[in-house]
Amino acid sequence: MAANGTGVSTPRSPLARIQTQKKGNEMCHDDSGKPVKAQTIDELHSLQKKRSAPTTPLDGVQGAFASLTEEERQRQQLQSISASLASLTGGSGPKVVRGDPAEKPYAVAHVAHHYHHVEAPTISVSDSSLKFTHVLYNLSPAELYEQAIKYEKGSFITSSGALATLSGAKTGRSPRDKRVVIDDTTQDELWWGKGSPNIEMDEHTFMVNRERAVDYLNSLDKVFVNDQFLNWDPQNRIKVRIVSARAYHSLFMHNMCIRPTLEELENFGTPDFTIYNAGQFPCNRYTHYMTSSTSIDLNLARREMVILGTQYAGEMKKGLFGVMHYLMPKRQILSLHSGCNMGKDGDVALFFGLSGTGKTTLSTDHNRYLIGDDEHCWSDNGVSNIEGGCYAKCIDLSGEKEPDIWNAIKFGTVLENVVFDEHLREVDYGDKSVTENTRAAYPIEYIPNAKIPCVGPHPKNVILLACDAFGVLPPVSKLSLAQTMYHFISGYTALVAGTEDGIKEPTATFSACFGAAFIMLHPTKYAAMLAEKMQKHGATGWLVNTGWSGGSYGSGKRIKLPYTRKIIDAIHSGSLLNATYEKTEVFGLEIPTEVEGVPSEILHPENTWTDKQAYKDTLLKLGGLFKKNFETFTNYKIGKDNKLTEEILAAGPNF
Ligand SMILES: Nc1ncnc2c1ncn2[C@@H]1O[C@H](COP(=O)(O)OP(=O)(O)OP(=O)(O)O)[C@@H](O)[C@H]1O
Ligand SMILES: O=C([O-])CC(=O)C(=O)O
Ligand SMILES: [Ca+2]
Ligand SMILES: [Mn+2]
Repeated sequence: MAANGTGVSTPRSPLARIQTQKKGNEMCHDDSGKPVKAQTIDELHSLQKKRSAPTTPLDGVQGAFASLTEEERQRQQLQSISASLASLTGGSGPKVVRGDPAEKPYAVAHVAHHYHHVEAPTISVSDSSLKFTHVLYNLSPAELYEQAIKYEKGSFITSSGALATLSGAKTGRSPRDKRVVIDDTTQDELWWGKGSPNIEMDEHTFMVNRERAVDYLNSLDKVFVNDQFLNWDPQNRIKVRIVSARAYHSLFMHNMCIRPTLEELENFGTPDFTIYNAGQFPCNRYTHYMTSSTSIDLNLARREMVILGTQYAGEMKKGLFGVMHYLMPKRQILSLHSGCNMGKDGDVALFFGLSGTGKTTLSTDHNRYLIGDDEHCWSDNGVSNIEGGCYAKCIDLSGEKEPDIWNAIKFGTVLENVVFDEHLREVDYGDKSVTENTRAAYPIEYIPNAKIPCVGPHPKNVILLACDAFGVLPPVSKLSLAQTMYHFISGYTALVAGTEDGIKEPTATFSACFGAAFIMLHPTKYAAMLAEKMQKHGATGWLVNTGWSGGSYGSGKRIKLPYTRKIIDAIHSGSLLNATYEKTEVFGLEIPTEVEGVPSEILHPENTWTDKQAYKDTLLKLGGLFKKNFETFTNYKIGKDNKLTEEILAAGPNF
């Protein structure tokens, strides 16, 4: 027994009697507030939520929906979604209704707007035409958290507020399962054949898979629809719609694409491109061209992508990137697999590199404005980010080494495939039990010095990142234009484990334009554009090895991140341009003799190897791999300039 709220205490209690009534109040009340205005519990609950309103008045808004009533606008929006979900054999789309099927439709007027619906004008010939599909349209992060936690196994709130999810059996992309529709146009325009990421499929097979995905999505109680933008350059903005079955997918894309304002959403109209993500459902292996139960299918003519048999969200991100690699060069705009940041004085740097080489890590720099971490466009107006978010690797992440990324992992952030303490929900970033490719997807404004809008002037420095598992490339070298092009086309790195399905150990990889998996045209088309732009705007090329030093993978060690950061600082500040350089054997790279804050003895890789013969052998081995890889490009001309083509061919290893 103890003193409690009722004021009853034992005679021996040393505690003071607790006062429950206000002094001067004669009446016996258990609370002093006014009673709620509701007559029933349902009514009470209905008071909790009020309608969100656009932040600026809609008067004067120009666009497709400008003069419509709210009712009519909602109806048109649902009709557009129904059309997206239509089977293309039957004509009209499914009956769609807005809102969560589990939520009771309150009779109260100000929440009733959730339940507008569109009925497809069909004669019911099947069970599916009798049912409604609920649409969860552009939900907010808070709503998506609730959906994920209520309905998706493996969804948890971590101690920092991020949403931990599992991507299922696939924890990386599946490039071998990507298919692109070949038709009269794409046959000539796209890069096909050896080395190309574009594996063909015909239009009919695409429609078979599309029908499979749409039927799957329509069979569900509810689907998520995201209407968003790509590209911060307003003149070249692309409208995308993502239809998916998981709150995880919807929140991931909410974070990764550009988020429309409520006003922009009102005027969204018809999307330029649509993704049907039916990733929980496999493709049919009896279908022509299918070699596994996973298929990621792109149809450029229809402006559609279908995903079957993988729930890895990166497929949507990189699928859209592929689309941009097709659409932008048509407009003379170069699309780039690069990070991008800007100094206080407006100096812009691009960071090229394959997965895991440091684009996100090094473009996120506390002393510079972040324009974007992974996908950019370079047009006549300068650079623009394609995305609205970042996708950082989290393996071994620490708050000390990468504070900005660490602090971005908070409410709203999707954390993929991480392991956490079951009680405290604290993430163990060192744990690779699920995968080594653990990831955090967060809106770019979660980085404190993000540059919003994410655009900037023409780049001054073009930094090529290679994570060299052989440990023979110097930590930094200055490149001529021809060398920059040679290394850009080669796209060398040691692929870091996990991002592509099935890779468990670092291996030497060549990937044209530092992103062969995403390009649609022949690599020389992008290379010619890059050369032209670098020349025109006087950008300097650099090769930075963020990989091994003192020996190959297994005997040497990865170069310390603080050293790489110092090197990058010296590139940004311009001080490295004025350093003294010496030329290396075999690769003919110009390496500085000194970089502030970096021990000089590591600048030449030979110094860090104890076994000098092993160094020489490894250097020649890597040089040989470069030569062999470049053979496929020797018959191509880069741009209109024959001289540049010859210079590029001569800029490779020489021995
Ligand atoms: N010297 C170094 N320089 C850069 N990154 C390093 C270095 N040493 C270790 N790392 C680690 O390497 C990883 C680089 O991954 P990052 O996310 O930056 O890759 P990315 O190029 O953005 O790849 P993706 O295109 O897959 O997103 C990080 O986990 C980072 O902590
Ligand atoms: O696509 C992914 O899953 C991650 C990524 O950015 C890349 O691989 O370049
Ligand atoms: Ca990245
Ligand atoms: Mn990437």
